[in-house]
Amino acid sequence: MDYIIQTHQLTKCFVVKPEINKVNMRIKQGEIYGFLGPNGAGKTTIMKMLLNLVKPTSGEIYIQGQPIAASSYKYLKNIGSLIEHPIFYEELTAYTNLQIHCAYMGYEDQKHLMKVLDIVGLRNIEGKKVKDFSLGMRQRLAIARAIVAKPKLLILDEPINGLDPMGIKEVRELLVMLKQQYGMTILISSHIVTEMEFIADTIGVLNQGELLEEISMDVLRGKQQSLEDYYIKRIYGGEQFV
Ligand SMILES: Nc1ncnc2c1ncn2[C@@H]1O[C@H](COP(=O)(O)OP(=O)(O)OP(=O)(O)O)[C@@H](O)[C@H]1O
Repeated sequence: MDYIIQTHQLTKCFVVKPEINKVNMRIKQGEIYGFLGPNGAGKTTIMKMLLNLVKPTSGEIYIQGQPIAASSYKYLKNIGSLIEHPIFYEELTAYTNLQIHCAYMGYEDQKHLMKVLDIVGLRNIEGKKVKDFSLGMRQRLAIARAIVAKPKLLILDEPINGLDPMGIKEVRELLVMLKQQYGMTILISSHIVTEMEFIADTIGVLNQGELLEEISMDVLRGKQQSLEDYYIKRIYGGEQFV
């Protein structure tokens, strides 16, 4: 089996207690892997470790079979990401922000920029300064930036936060298209369980820094169990309010 991301006993202690505890995670090439877990479960911390933004206390990370060291950075060229609140050049336009990102990534296809702005629904306002963007528009631009250099792997931390229902639908369709047409592997976290149910091939359930289970959506569908029911039972042990 080809895993694009694999972790072995991945652990992070910020103070004393491990916030991430011996996580063994396996993400298959070409799949959408949905990361679910309550607030503070550790999803962002794991994503940051995968991107070398946070140093693991112990354990290993393999991306495309290669071990990631503190000094590793070349592998990041193949990854598009959106983590927490995206930072932009506020006084510049969406288009210029993407141009700068492409130059930084060594990606030359400028024609592609307008197409990406079109895909995320920002084409008609590509000349507006980012400081005048709404939260949803910023989120769309962050997604545009993550995908513009056609990475093999996308790591998206709550990308549909702040989007209206139409925006959520468009991002959903976009992610499925990126998987199907470009063969991208996508790791995505979200608290919107129904969205994850729509798009994910595999679900990883994280609770208090521990990966409780990785389960295929086909298996859940075979059991005729909704992801919401499964998730609530796995985390809370019963049918409670989330
Ligand atoms: N820099 C830090 N210093 C100390 N503790 C931290 C730091 N970053 C994260 N933590 C702690 O690690 C735990 C996991 O946080 P993390 O943000 O990864 O969770 P999450 O699953 O992404 O949560 P949410 O769904 O609320 O975004 C939390 O208890 C958090 O307080």
